[in-house]
Amino acid sequence: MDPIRVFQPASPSPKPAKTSDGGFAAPHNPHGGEAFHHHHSHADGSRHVRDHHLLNVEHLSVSFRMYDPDEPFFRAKRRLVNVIDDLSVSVHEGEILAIVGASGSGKTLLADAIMGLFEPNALVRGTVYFDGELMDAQRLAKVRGRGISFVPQSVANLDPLMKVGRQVQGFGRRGGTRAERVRKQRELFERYGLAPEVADMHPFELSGGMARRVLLCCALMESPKLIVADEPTPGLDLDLAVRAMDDFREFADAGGGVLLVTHDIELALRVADRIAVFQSGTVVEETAVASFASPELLAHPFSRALWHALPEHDFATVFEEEAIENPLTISGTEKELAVL
Ligand SMILES: Nc1ncnc2c1ncn2[C@@H]1O[C@H](COP(=O)(O)OP(=O)(O)OP(=O)(O)O)[C@@H](O)[C@H]1O
Ligand code: NI
Repeated sequence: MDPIRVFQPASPSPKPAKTSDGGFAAPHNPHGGEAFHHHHSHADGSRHVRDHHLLNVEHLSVSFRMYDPDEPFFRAKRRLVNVIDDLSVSVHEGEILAIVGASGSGKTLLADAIMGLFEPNALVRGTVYFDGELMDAQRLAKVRGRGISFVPQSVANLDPLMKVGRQVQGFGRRGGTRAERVRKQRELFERYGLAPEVADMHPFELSGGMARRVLLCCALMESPKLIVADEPTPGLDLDLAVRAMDDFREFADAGGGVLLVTHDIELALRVADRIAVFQSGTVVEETAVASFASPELLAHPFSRALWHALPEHDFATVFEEEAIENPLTISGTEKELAVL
C-alpha cells in the first residue's frame, strides 16, 4: 500500500522565506522535523525506493481551511475547500512534462507541493518520490536548490533587499568558486538579454519580464536533476521564451527532468514530451505531445477545447459547441468537503 502522509502546519509560515545569501530558506517547520505524519508505519522496514522516475507525485490532495466570509465570526464555520484532488504525475529522466490548464486549476499548488512550500492553512496529502526516494516536507526543503530547482510564478520570490547579481550568484554557491559563479551569472545574463549593469539593480527596479529572466537565471545557476518551472515565460519576448524552452530541452536531453507549468500551450508543444491537462485540480488527460496534432487523438473535452483554442485553430465556435463546464472558469475547484 502506498504510504499516505499528511502535512498540517500549525502556525503561519511564510512561503519561500528568504535567507541573507539569496537562497530560499527552509520553511518554518512547526513539528520540529516531523512535518509529515505517517498514517502507516512500515514495520516491514521496506525502503521507499522507486526506479526510473525522477519525480513521482501520487494521490496528491491539497485542501485549505477556510472560514465562511458571509458568517459573523462568532458563528463562522470552518470548512475545508479541496483544490487538488487525487492527482498523480511523474517525470522521467530526459523528459519534459508540461502541465497546462485553466487559471486557478491548482498548477501552482502542485509546483509548491513538490518544492515543499505550503501555505499555513493548507492540508496536503499524498506521496512524493524524488529520484526514487520517498520525500517528506523536510526532505523536500533540503533538495530545494540542491536537486530540484524552482522557477516560481511570482517574482515576489526575489529578495527585495539584495542586488540581483548577487542573488543569482547565491544560487550556485554549492558548486565552484566565487569567480566561477560570477562568470556563470554573467553568461546567463547575457544569454537572457540582461545587461551587465542589471546585476547591480534591486528587484524593484526590474520590469516584470526582467525579473522573470532573473528567476530563470537563478534556476539555471544550479545543477539540478529536476527543474520545476511555474509559468516561466510571461512577459518575455518570443525569442527569449523560446530560448528558455530550448535551455529546458537541452537540460532534459542531458538527462534532467522538467516539470513545466504553462499557459502557453504552443510553447509547451514545442519542447515537451508529454502534456498533462489540468482541470479543477486534477489531471483529466495525460498524453504524448503528438496527440495534440489532432483533436481526434485527444480523449477529454477540455483537452480538445485547449486544442481548438490554439491560435492556428478556430476556437470561438468550438467553445460554444462544447460549452461543457465553461473550461475557462474555475468553478468546480471548490468542492466543499466537510464542515469542521
Ligand atoms: N492559501 C490558500 N487558501 C485558500 N485557497 C487558496 C490558497 N492558495 C491557493 N488557493 C486557491 O487554490 C486554487 C488553485 O490555485 P493555483 O495558484 O494553484 O492555480 P493555478 O492553476 O496556478 O492558476 P494560474 O494559472 O492563475 O497561476 C485557486 O482557486 C486559489 O484561489
Ligand atoms: Ni499558477
